[in-house]
Amino acid sequence: MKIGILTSGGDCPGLNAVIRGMVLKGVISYDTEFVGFRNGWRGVVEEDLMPIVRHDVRGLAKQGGTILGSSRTNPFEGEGGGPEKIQAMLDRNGIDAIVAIGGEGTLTAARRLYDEGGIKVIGVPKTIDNDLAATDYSFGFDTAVQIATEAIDRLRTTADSHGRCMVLEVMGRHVGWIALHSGMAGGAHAILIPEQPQTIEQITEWVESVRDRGRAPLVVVAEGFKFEGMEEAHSHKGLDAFNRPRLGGIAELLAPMIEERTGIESRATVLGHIQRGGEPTAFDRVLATRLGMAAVDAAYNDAWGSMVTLRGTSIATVSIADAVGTLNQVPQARYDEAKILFG
Ligand SMILES: Nc1ncnc2c1ncn2[C@@H]1O[C@H](COP(=O)(O)OP(=O)(O)O)[C@@H](O)[C@H]1O
Ligand SMILES: O=P(O)(O)OC[C@H]1O[C@](O)(COP(=O)(O)O)[C@@H](O)[C@@H]1O
Ligand SMILES: [Mg+2]
Repeated sequence: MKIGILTSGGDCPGLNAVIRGMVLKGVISYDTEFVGFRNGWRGVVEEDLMPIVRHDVRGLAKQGGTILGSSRTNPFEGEGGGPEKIQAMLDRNGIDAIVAIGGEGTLTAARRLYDEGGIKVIGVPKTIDNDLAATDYSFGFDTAVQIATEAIDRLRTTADSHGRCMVLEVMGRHVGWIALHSGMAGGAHAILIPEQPQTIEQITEWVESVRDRGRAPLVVVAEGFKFEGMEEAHSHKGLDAFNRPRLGGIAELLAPMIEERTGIESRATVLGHIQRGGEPTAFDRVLATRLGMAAVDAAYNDAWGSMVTLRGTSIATVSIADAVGTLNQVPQARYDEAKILFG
């Protein structure tokens, strides 16, 4: 079998480890041939591909980014887009199947190509946000949490020196997983997430109670957080290729509001793409490698239209349709548990 691999959407630590896991498993167990599509679906619609052999994946488990590049190209658009043109391109190159490594958007596209054109696809879930349903964790999340936790640790020592309130903004789009986990790990005094709108009065109450105990308050805010009554998350950076607002900037709004109401000198830090860069943690390397190996098994089991997933500690296969369309939000019980630590 010849399998084409692509990485699409926002990049994420562990993508290269998936590619390595696939190639090693395929070469050792099945004598599979691999090609990589450059820059996500763009490589598919523009027939831009390269062979991948075992030698190409040496040392890749720890390497950040993706050797294949990524994009947010729509595979249904453009001259080479749509299931018929894509199937013809696959036939021309002797490619039997596509393994698409991506998030909700990429997997939705993969599933549509399977449903509408019978294209043989397998999905591998990727997101630092951990917002995909049907997998307990996705690789990249643990790395992002580790980086955000280190940022909190560093902010706390400088905050203590100056008696300041620090507001750290982390990613996550419309879910609060990175904020929740890094905030718990770093001992944040308030964690603000999209699933749990709060009033500024509640936030200042937490901040003042920390100050009154002689501590420097640390607030973690997810980029998608909304104050009570806000319809949409704060966004001032325009729209992305899919007309979705680029989130971010809420910390810059919040820090002056806290300072004005409490009199505590406050500073905002936006962590940004640092959360997506660099080496994956050991946990993410292992998860990504296992998912990559399982994706090759899924192809040999004819599990087309499905996605490999982490269920507890086991790797399983589910329909892509079950994984997309539902956001994996932070449950109430997880927030209530964290809230004990606020203030
Ligand atoms: N509903 C859809 N139908 C077809 N293609 C889609 C759809 N949603 C997203 N895509 C494609 O997948 C690409 C990656 O999606 P995006 O949401 O940006 O990243 P991720 O895969 O990380 O969620 C998009 O640029 C788009 O081309
Ligand atoms: O890199 P960009 O285009 O600025 O996108 C930023 C967004 O991508 C992410 O880092 C990851 O999101 P995806 O997994 O959907 O690609 C989000 O946390 C963030 O909102
Ligand atoms: Mg996405």
